[in-house]
Amino acid sequence: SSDDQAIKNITIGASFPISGADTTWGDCLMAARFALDQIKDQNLLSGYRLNMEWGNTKCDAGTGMKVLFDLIHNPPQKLMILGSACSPVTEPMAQTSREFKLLQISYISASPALNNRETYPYFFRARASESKRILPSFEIFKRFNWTKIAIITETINLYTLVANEVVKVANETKTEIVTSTSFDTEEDPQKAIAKIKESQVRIIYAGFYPKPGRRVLCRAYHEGLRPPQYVWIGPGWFPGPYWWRNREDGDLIVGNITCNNTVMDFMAEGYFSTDPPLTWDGNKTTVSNMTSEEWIKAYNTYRKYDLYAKYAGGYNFAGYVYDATWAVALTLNNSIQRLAKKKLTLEGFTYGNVDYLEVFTSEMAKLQFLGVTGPLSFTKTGDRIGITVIRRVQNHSHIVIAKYIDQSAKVIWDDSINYIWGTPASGFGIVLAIILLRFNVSYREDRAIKITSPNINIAIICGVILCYISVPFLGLDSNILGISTYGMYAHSLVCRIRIWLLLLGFMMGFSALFTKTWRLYVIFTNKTSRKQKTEENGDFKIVYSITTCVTKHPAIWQSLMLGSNGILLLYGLALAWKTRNIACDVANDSKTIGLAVYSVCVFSSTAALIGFTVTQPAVRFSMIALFILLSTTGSMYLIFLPKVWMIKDLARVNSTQRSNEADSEPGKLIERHLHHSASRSSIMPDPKVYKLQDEISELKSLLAMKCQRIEELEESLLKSKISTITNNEDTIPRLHSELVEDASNSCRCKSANCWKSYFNQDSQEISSYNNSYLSVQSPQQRRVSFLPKD
Ligand SMILES: NCCCC(=O)O
Repeated sequence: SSDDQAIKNITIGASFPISGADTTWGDCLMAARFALDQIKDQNLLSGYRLNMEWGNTKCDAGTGMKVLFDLIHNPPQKLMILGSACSPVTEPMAQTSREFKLLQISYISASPALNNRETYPYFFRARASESKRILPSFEIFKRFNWTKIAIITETINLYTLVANEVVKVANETKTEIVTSTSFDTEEDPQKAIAKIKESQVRIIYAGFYPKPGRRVLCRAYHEGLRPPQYVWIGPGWFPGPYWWRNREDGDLIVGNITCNNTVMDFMAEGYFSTDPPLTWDGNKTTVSNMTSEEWIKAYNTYRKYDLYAKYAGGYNFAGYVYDATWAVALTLNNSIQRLAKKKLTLEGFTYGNVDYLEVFTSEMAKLQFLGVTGPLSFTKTGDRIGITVIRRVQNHSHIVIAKYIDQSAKVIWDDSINYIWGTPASGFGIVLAIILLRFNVSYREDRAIKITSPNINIAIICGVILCYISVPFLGLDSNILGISTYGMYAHSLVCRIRIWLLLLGFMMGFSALFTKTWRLYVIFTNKTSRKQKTEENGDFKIVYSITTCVTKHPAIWQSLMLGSNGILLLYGLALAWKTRNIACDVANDSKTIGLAVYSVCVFSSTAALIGFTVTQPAVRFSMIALFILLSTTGSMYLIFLPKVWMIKDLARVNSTQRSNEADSEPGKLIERHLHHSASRSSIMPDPKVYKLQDEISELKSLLAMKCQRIEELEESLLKSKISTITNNEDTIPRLHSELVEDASNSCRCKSANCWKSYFNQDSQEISSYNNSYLSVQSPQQRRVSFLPKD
């Protein structure tokens, strides 16, 4: 069409490594094609169609040079060169392209050599130089108080030049570089590793490509330079999630040693990397009218159907290639008018013309736009100004732990805010637990609390407090302690404390709760084995699970933890089920246990799931801490709030009782309560319901007291005070068994009629027993032995 004829084609040359064992980075090519499509859609270069011709460098310098010569030699003329990826390829290419007065922009080459404006005057890059890793790395050293460092690098400019700069920064920051060593790309790094081992330095600043890096880690494993004693800080740009794993079939072979992927996974654990981010995490619209998030979605769809989808790889470079391609288009677009003033056009471009080069170079140097990898602008040496992220390998995943902002030279640690909330939250829980503890101690002589075993309650609250204390320990970054001998000791101590606190707290709390239920179960169901009764005064037994903080066998250790806790909970549930029908509500925690175990099961299985699946430490900590706090607080309130209410209820009942001391005989008391309920019912909107509710609640209170009374009688029997009444040895077991029978029957009574008949039949016997008992009680004991308490 006439429109098509009006559009002029302009072409750039590009190079990508889209084949090779470690460098099948077809995403670089696909991201450039995606960018060109969108540049066309947005009519950026109005009147022009921007085309791209490209070649495969295979990340090899020789092949890269051939690609460049082919691009230059074959028509049409290429206005700029986009590429390459690997620094050893980009360096010679950029030295050559300058001879043709061609501007070259690399999307990811990071060699510091490329900052040399004398050698590379027309070179730019969309990804920052490897030197930008240095300051963030020193921030890591500072944070963990690491003062002695070893350096190991592959002998390519990309890393040896960085090593020199590291030495300079170390001098300025009083960090000691104890040893600096290097190895050739294809060489077994045995000697270099031996040198580091000899230096006894355990912090290693590394620079290598993925393949030589794997050899280094394998050799280090065999030489005993293993994490967590040895810490590696290296490049983070490696494509793919598991760069440390062997790419070929079988084990990795390095000289006379081999490493399987389990060893490589182990060696990579804790590896620190410093590198620019994959994409920018802001939500502003970028140069292509998409937010980074929208861009990722759009690109993910595009790469699935692109012509070169089979070369997919190097996904983490895509954003940089995309932004570099936009930088080319924007520069060409912004140059049109300036060229016009010189009577030049884009379509009229010729190699060797300095006018074009001057305009292009100055326009690119001026560029400032928001790319999908963040705000993009260049330094005077054509380097990218931007952000560096600090990542750490945890459970085989790369976790962002901090961001380093170039302009402000500041590090924002990811944990600085998220970990802090755990301490005040658990502090608040501890205060509430102490309030309940005080309540429990203050009312320990009150029947409603006494019957719930105050000493056991104290154990439950202590368990709760231990669980709360474990939360700040979970959030404590033990790496802060450093890796000195003391630091390592403290590290291992923190590891143990955080596990043991939670485990002991959990075991203590639930064992105590279940001990109470077990006691109730024995009292009410096992009449013949009364000798097994556990005394209330602190003599209960808690069976602790024997677990140790073993890191070598986490699966076994975790199974032990889950198994022992699970068995404890199941046992508690079984007890709760067996005691569910015991109508002694004050002492019977079966419903509470059911609810507490349910909430703990739900919360802890969610927390365990999070522990296994979420790898981001701050999110992981926040979620786990939240679930610990929720289940601890929930269980505490389920157990203790009813007791607080009970105290209030009893206070009400007692005040009614005080008004008629003479009516303290149980039978009359029931009648009076019924009468009281009936008289109240006349003013209630739903008399029957209120009457029944009142009756139930008051009878329950009475029953509770009755249970307590039985306990007191048992105590006195066991203390042999009964022997002062009678010296006849046969009487003791008989009385004991009668009382047990009596206790079981009375606490099974659920209705007023049952109570009435029970008291009518037995009141005489009880009161005669009371009378004999009173004869050996102290005044205070005598006071509490009446029903109800005055
Ligand atoms: N960002 C590193 C890419 C590889 C290289 O510079 O050679």
